[in-house]
Amino acid sequence: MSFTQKSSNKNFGGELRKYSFKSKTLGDLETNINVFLPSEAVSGGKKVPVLYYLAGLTCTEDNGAQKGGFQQEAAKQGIALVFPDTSPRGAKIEGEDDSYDFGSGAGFYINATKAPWNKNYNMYDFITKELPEVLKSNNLPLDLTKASISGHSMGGHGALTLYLKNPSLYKSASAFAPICHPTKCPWGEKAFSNYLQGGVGEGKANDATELLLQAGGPDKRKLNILIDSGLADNFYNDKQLLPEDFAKAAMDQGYTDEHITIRLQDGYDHSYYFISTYAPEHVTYHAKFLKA
Ligand SMILES: N[C@@H](CCC(=O)N[C@@H](CS)C(=O)NCC(=O)O)C(=O)O
Repeated sequence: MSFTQKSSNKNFGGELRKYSFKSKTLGDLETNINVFLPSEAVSGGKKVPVLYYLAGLTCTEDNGAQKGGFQQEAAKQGIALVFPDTSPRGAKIEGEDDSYDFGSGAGFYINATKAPWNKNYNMYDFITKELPEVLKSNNLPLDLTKASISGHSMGGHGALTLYLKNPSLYKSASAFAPICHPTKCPWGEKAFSNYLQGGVGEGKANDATELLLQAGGPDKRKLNILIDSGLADNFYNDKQLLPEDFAKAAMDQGYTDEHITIRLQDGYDHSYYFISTYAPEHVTYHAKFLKA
């Protein structure tokens, strides 16, 4: 599938480009992505490693690119950033635009198995399969064998689950205020019971805490995970995020700080002010594995 380039802005010596293309996985709907290329990829055509950033509820491909504060460090490290949208757009399914936490802007990075959602709401396959194929076939200067993944809130759930489910696709994962145990919180229960034929039970296959409990410990699988979550985050206080459940699963599996670092940050909320505070550190963290 070929891209249409919609815009390009010079950014920290590199370029932030917006592309659009028709996605097969999303039922032939048009989707947008932002791609940041550091200067060596723009002018020298050098193939650079890639960090995907998955945004949260109500977001598009623009939130992370405009407010996340990732580009300066990515330019310094020579890493590209890919910011996809958070759901299909315009599927014309009844109820699709009725709430902020389901349907448009809330694809949850899973493949829906329940009609009518299963025709378009296949964000898991979109991110893990179609998106890398499209980036490759359009000859972007990216080394797609060196990829890592990050995300915020619903996108943090996406980053952790995609990483845990695909050991060969990503070198490391990081998350800002991720939904860590979606089968046990209202956001996840709503999404899984409406997108999945088997409801919340089927959702366990897309739940970071449940997946971590099956990882088998550091002898079976080495993990590279960094999580930051704010203690003044209203969604943390409303028990939507449950990083404590993920931390307990990590401990039960024998993972230490060397493999999974979870930091609870005093005074920070759920916003992009929080994300942009720690975004450079997350890029530096991924660079260690992407450039190893
Ligand atoms: N609209 C929702 C909140 C949605 C929300 O906070 N979304 C987060 C991700 S979970 C976000 O990044 N929003 C967009 C932004 O801050 O730019 C509410 O009123 O409770």
